[in-house]
Amino acid sequence: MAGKYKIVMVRHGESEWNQKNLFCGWVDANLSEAGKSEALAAGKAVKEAGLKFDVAHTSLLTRAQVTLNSILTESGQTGIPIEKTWRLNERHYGGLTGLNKSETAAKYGEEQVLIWRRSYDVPPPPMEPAHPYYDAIVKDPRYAGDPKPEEFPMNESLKLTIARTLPYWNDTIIPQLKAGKKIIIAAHGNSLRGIVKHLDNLTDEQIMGLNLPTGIPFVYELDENLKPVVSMQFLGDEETVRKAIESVANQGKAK
Ligand SMILES: O=C(O)[C@@H](COP(=O)(O)O)OP(=O)(O)O
Repeated sequence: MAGKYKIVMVRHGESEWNQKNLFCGWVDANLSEAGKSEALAAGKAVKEAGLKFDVAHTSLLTRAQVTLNSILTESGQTGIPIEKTWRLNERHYGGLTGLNKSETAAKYGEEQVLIWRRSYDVPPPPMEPAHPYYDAIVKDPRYAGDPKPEEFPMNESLKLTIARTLPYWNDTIIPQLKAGKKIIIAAHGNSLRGIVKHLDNLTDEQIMGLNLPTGIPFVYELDENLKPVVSMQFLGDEETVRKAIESVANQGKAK
């Protein structure tokens, strides 16, 4: 059964920090060369699938914006409005930001790293003012005024990420969908996991097992009550998607 509403989402292509296996969060990493290729391939897949958009949504981070631009360019739809918000930013990785995921697993154990990466409501330790990336993030002019000082995160669990992403989904994206707009969202592993948890009504345990691959768009079709009739249909062959998901899951292994 085809849904009344269709929406496409994509995690950005591999970033230079994904490549180095570093916790990234709100650090503004660029795409790696492989990530740029993934973004181009994502655009080709969108074109081949004949997907057209009226509006695009993305985060304030370069890796998501560059991925979106590649997709729109490759699929010949650069003219559409692009709305950018910190609410689609990656989850803030707090004090873990900049640490290597494998080295952190070797030091604290794979189980602890799995809790930090994938538990629903255990946040990583906060980013303290002495942290090497504190100033770069807190004083970044793109955040001047929004988020407000009292909502500016220093660390976020998935639960906290959802708490600031969902208002954007409900107040901005849903009204556009209901108005008949065709939408693409280019964002991040965890901001998108939050939206997926909400849409598919996944339990806190179920969402722990979900890893999103970089640069492979996926489609949702929703009925008139915004319940999915098609969930997370990737524009890619099953084996490629499976391997890409597995490689994200393995980033937290001690090696
Ligand atoms: O912040 C990061 O390191 C990754 C996600 O990391 P994991 O939660 O998968 O460790 O974010 P993204 O590359 O999607 O922007």
